[in-house]
Amino acid sequence: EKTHKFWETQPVGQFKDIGDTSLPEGPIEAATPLSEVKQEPYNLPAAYEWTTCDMKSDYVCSEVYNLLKNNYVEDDENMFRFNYSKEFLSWALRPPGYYQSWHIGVRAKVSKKLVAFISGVPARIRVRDDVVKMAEINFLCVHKKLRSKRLAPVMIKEVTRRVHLENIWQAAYTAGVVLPTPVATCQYWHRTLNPKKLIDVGFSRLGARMTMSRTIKLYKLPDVPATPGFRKMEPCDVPAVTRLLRNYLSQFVVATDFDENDVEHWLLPREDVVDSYLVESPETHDVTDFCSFYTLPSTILGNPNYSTLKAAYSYYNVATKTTFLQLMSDALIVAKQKGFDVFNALDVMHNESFLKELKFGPGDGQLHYYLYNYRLRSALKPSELGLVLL
Ligand SMILES: COc1cc([C@H]2SCC(=O)N2c2cccnc2)c(CCCN2CCN(C)CC2)cc1O
Repeated sequence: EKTHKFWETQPVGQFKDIGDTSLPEGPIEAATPLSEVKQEPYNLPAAYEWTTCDMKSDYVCSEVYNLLKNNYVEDDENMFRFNYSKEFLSWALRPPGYYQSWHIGVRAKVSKKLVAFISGVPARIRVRDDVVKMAEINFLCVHKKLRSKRLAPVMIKEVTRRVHLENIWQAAYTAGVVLPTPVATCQYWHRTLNPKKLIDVGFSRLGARMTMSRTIKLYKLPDVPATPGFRKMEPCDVPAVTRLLRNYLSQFVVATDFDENDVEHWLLPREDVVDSYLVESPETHDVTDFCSFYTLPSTILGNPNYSTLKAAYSYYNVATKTTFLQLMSDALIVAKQKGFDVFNALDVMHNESFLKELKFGPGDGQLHYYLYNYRLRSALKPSELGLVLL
């Protein structure tokens, strides 16, 4: 059966250990003294060299943007490819307390061309009652022409080494493929906002016995949100949103441990990057509900009429007075108003409660969540997960 040559050497839950309840939950390997961490970078193949990417530099940000635009994740039928924007990458990679040394590139020595990238950002993640300083690893990308040169394992070892140098010993990451060993396996769901375009580009298909006009009517949404007091989040809302979010996320087994500093960075609206709304009770002026989504367009590969699909991704949502159904319906309404073609969501947190009723359809892929050097006794249900990685 499938071997994972690299992952079988790493401190991650191994398939052979599944069901072995004698193994304790928590870190798999103890932290080592900094002096014992390898001080020099791992060796790359001779023609390549490490580079640290300064994401404050517009030029370097463009290099990372172009590498991902042409070589990052595609759907299983190679019809679409993620097209994270430069502004999004700068936001995603520079949260409070970030380390530039965790923004790692590989260049061809002669041409100096950026041919691969991997990144980490610091995050406090709570696992049951344990708040752990972790690295969130993301945007691992190797140029299409350098695939199966076994670059990914050495890039993963290098980012691990640099994370260890900052005295951090755990990490969180996701992948569309099964590796040893998922802590949760989630499903993508999509809500059509622009049915004609989604059908024209092959993202959706016209339902059986359905006409286009009937399909457009099926997905039609009101022009304005239904909830009184529904408005964009503003800087003065950071304390109230932090309270609301911390309280909501406390019920999940694994969740982000947001403080006000984190909320200010991750959840204040940024045009074409992240949108967030809240419900301020017209009577009491309390903030009772919150919803957010981030902007991740996709390049449409090989379509003569369209080049980009505008997708919104559900981020963090809390409903305490409004129903989840109505809150997320209002999120769909504002996303449609802003010109998004599709609204994506994973079945994490309480999302399952609204997906079918709001006419989301299941997607073509699963998203597996992983923890590095932290064992969980058993895999979680998606509804036990309060963590969304970008
Ligand atoms: C086409 O349907 C999906 C497309 C995608 C992604 S993949 C790149 C892309 O641009 N996507 C997209 C396009 C348009 C709108 N939202 C997303 C997803 C999410 C990732 C699915 N993983 C990709 C990698 N394998 C191994 C597993 C599945 C789900 C879809 O059901």
